[in-house]
Amino acid sequence: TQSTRPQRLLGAVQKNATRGDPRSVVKAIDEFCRHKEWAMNVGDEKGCILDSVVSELNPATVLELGTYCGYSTVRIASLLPPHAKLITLEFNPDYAKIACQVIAWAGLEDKIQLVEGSSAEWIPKMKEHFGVKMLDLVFMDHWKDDYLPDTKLLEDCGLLRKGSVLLADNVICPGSPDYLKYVRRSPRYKSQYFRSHLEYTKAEDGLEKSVFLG
Ligand SMILES: Cn1cnc(CNC(=O)c2cc(-c3ccc(F)cc3)cc(O)c2O)c1
Ligand SMILES: [Mg+2]
Repeated sequence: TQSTRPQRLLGAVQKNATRGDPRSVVKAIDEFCRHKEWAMNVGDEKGCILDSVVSELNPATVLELGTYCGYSTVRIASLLPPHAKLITLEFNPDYAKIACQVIAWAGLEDKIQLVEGSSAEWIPKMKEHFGVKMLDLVFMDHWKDDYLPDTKLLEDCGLLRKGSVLLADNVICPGSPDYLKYVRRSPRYKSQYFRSHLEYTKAEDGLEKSVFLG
């Protein structure tokens, strides 16, 4: 039977990356997606912006919405301090199965909790189910139409504190215009656009970093 793209991406990781070496996993996926098959990972160019935001923030608790194959999950987790935790939500069970194996290959199981399900279902359960008090960083990379409703849900669930950072991928391509308008207009956020390119292409895209002001 035919393999899927995520399965072929996992194969490239298992073939070309060193077990327990997250940066080699990131490199293997970027090589595969640049030279073999495009896939919707945040990629190396936007990934460097992601790295700088994570390193500067030094977050203790990170929520990622949209795991896909685990590329950004591994990229973020490899930069976290020893006791920090990353919870990543993925709606698609096939993607979750691949991401779980990519995370294991990187040796980051102890830092990452992969949850299969919808953000709408799990965001309200963050505190009771995961013992999360506040979120220091939210990386949004899931369905673009869900960025805005999920941001409002995060606010309503009291998961954001003064200084919490929302970092949203694809604000230009595919785009999330309603989200962009909201965070740029709202007096409760200080927003900043990091111009870049759609992963592995020359098309414009970028990350929007929005600091919650409380
Ligand atoms: C199926 N699915 C499960 N999760 C998701 C959420 N992610 C995206 O939709 C997504 C899409 C693109 C993209 C696709 C086609 C194209 F022509 C240009 C851009 C890039 C990204 O970085 C993304 O994160 C989609
Ligand atoms: Mg994306």
